Amino acid sequence: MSLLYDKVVNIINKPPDKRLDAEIEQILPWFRKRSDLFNSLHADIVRDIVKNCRFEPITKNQVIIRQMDKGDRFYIILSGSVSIHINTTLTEEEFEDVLKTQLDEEAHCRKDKDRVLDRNKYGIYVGKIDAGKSFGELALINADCVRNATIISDEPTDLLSVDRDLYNRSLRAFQAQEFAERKDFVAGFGMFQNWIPRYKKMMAFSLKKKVLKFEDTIVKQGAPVDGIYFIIRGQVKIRVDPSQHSQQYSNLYPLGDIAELEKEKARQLLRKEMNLVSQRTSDRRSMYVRRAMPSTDGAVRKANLKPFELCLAGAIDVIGDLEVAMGLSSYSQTVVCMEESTIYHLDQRNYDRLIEKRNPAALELLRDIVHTKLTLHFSRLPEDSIPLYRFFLYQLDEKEKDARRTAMAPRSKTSLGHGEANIDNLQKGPLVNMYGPGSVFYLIRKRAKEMEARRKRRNIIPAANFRTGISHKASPVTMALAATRGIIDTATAAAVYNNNHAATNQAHERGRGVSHEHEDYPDHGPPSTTESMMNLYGPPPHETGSDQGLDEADFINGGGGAGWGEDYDDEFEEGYDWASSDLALSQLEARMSQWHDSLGTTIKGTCVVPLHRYQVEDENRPKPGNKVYVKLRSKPKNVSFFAFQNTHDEFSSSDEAAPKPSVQGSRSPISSMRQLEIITDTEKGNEAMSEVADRYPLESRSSQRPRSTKSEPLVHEPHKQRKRKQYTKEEYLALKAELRRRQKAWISMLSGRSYTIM
Ligand SMILES: Nc1ncnc2c1ncn2[C@@H]1O[C@@H]2COP(=O)(O)O[C@H]2[C@H]1O
Repeated sequence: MSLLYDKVVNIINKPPDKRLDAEIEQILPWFRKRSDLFNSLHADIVRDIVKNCRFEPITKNQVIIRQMDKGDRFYIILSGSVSIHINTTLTEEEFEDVLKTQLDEEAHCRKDKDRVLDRNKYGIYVGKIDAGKSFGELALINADCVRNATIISDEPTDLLSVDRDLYNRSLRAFQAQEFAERKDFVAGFGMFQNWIPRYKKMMAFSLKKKVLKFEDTIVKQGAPVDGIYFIIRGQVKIRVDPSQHSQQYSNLYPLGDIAELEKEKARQLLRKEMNLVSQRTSDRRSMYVRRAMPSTDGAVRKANLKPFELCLAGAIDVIGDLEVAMGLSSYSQTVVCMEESTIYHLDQRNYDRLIEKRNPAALELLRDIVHTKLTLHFSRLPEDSIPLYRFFLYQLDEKEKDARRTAMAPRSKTSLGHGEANIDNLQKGPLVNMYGPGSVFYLIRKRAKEMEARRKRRNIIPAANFRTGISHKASPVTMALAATRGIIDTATAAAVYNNNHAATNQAHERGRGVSHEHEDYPDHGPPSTTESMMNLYGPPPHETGSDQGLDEADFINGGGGAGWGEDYDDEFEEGYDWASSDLALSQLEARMSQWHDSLGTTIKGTCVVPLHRYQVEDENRPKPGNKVYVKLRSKPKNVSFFAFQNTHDEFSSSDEAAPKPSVQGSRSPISSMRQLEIITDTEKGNEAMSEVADRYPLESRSSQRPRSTKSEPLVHEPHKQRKRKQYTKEEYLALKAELRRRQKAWISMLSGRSYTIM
């Protein structure tokens, strides 16, 4: 021991009131130099401690603090060292028994000087506290006053002890704040985030704060690994000497050729997928040692493997993580402070105890941190600058890939445990995109639309149809489907169909494209998701094979080609007028022709005047008015009902006069005018007629003979026809009756109005 140390021991061995202020001033620098704690405290506090502390010389293997005891003293080691032992499973109930065995052991040791204390009875060894350091603060800071570890001297040790009063007035505030900072750090550091509170507390107990000065070394390359360091404040510089790595980690060298390793890994994967027998391990080993890193030979290697500054690190960075994560025995880099820095040190024992053993997930997190760091390093460094680190990066990459593959690999059915169900093939909920981006949301929206449409329909379906659920507005296809499925009888279907002048076949009408709304789902409810998808993408091919599928698909898709649906559906528009429809007029023409033919006495070259097809939007169309004036011929006797060879119209022979599907708007305006003049004259009729005449100043018209002011006869005698047919009275009466009948039929079509037949 040095003289100064002896002087220190002499002074503090005296009772406090005998210690002179001058003496204390003399030894104060020694305390400040000796202990980090004293160094960080205010001089007055150090003075107070030195004046009022107690000197305690301890023999080897002496229990200074016992776990679970109540404590009221704090210790600073002046010389010697102590060990920390913790029994992590010790409970209050067990304490009595454990205490008894410990006391027995200590008694035996006192009796038998050669006997070595069995430290296993005090829990596991978690670390050593050297001279200048302190212990025993936790019982004084925490309210329970319980000792959290057992402290046993490893050698004869001189302690400076501080009682509770002195501690409270000198050190408590300082140490309590430091402890609170440690707890805060543990609570806020991601690595400890999911730890249970007890382990967090243990971590806070175990971290040792260090304040380092500029150019102080935190770890030195080649030094044995002693846990990890968390940088709390300041900046450090990391230096690496890659050329040392091969000697430091001879067990890892030569490193594998990464390119070869990657190829082999790919081969193995392929083999595994093809169920081939894996390559023999010996082959892999030979490949592994075949060659060192591709660029680690010759001049290039020498040039690259020089010591260099890897990077700077700052607050919340971890030092030693690479070593613990990759299981290295010595530090692979040197870390030096660039400025005064504060760090927390988690020594190796506590690291093993709290992370490796109790929280291996944190180790995975550390590996992730290391992985990210190495990736960043090699994003700016040449790949062969630090072969060892590049090799570790490859290993971590592979590990991550394997983890991803395992996570993605479907669980085999055979590996299902009891009560487990194979859910791999199930629909994974609405967020799984079945048919492309947006389709799920489309489906949700569509379903809402369909529900709304159904609700509206329910409101408009007349009560009588609730039984069948078929609307009067049902499309012909729907009605036909309903009839074929026996939901309604065919007659009802036909009746609904025939009476449905305003039938809406929106699906068809909108279509030729995609139908977005169904009118009715009389027998199978609203479309399912699949049906809805069919709407989007058309029916699946197998379904179109069946009649029903075809019909429905046609309906849904608006009908692909010509057919029943197309012929009729076009006519069933909103506001459709059956009486003036092309079909009705064609039928009328047919019946007129039939009647004409049935006369048998038709003059050669005569034909039935084709009826005009009014366009819905035709402004000249006579609107149903209050009165209909029907002008009869003044000399009906001479009327030849069936006309002439109409040189001006498109029909030139009786053969051509046969009814055929007419094309709207293709009729001669002249013939239209004729029909108009003879049959109806509404209030606006005359005006309309003149408009029609104005609208059709056609050559065909001008080529006709000039229009007389008199009404045109319904049936004209051909010019060439010299001999007129003379009707008998009976024939005339028959014609008159027929005309009346037609007038009545026309009137009945304009039902709901009052008409005066002239
Ligand atoms: N990991 C640790 N857990 C608990 N106490 C520790 C640990 N490391 C060192 N010690 C010290 O051991 C002392 C035991 O008594 P205290 O609980 O009063 O204070 C404790 C700390 O000062």
